[in-house]
Amino acid sequence: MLNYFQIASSMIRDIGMKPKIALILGSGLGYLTCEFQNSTAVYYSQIPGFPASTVQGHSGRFIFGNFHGIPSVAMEGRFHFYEGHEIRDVVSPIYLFKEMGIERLLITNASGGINKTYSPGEIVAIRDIINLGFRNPLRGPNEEKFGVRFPDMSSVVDLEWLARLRERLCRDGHELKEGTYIWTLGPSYESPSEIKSFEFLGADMVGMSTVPELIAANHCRMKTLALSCVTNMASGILKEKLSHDDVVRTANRIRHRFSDIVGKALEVLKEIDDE
Ligand SMILES: O=P(O)(O)O[C@H]1O[C@H](CO)[C@@H](O)[C@H]1O
Ligand SMILES: Nc1nc2[nH]cnc2c(=O)[nH]1
Repeated sequence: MLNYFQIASSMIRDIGMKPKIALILGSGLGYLTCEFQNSTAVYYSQIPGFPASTVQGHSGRFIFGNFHGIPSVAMEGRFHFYEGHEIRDVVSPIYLFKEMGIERLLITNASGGINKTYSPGEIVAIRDIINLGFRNPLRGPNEEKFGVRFPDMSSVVDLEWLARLRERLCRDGHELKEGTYIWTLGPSYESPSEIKSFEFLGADMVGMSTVPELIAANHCRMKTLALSCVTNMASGILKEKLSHDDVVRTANRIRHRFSDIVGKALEVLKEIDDE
């Protein structure tokens, strides 16, 4: 296993800042780092033993900087199981963030909408998850310093942060929907019959990431918010073919709205932390 403590300490020393929040930016959503001030990039390839990012729309680096006045670190590119990584490596950034002393995590992703009240381009908050990948990143010896062997999973996101963001958006006349995200291993998209069965299981969105990250973040008690950009309706709903190019294009199209919601998520966080 990587020595997260050693890597985290040397990154913080070299960069000269201690982030308070970490962001994981999903497919096509990496543009948020353009808003970072005084930023420094660290490529995953510069970190010995760290996995490499291979997906289009995921550039494979950490960006450190000030974001809405908060010292932050963002991942431009996450690790997916379908890339061939071990499940423990998929969540290695979470434990690295924890060792940097970070307690807040904002996860973002692109997903397919199963819930027919959603529409492409909409941003939905993840309220719960279904681990259909049946891989658990906590498999193997438990690192007691991070968390317990059998973590409770009754709420994988921070309900206070979510409620405050919902209230904030509501004040501005916007509704923030909440839904259940189901994880498939990918990399193929789903068949229409699979989507019908996921709907029956209670899923609102489908994607190939996020669930392992939420399990690991919950394990080490990070307070997490997860925002999903519904880039397309899931297979079979609109009778159109799915492509990753379209996913990235839609994520780019909603840039302003996404940036606005993330900005408000950080504003309410500052209010919560100041109280
Ligand atoms: O979840 P993110 O990384 O945003 O990416 C989503 O988009 C890709 C498929 O288009 C898959 O990797 C899926 O998980
Ligand atoms: N599995 C899956 N991942 C996605 N990422 C973006 N859209 C989709 C989708 O429809 N299915």
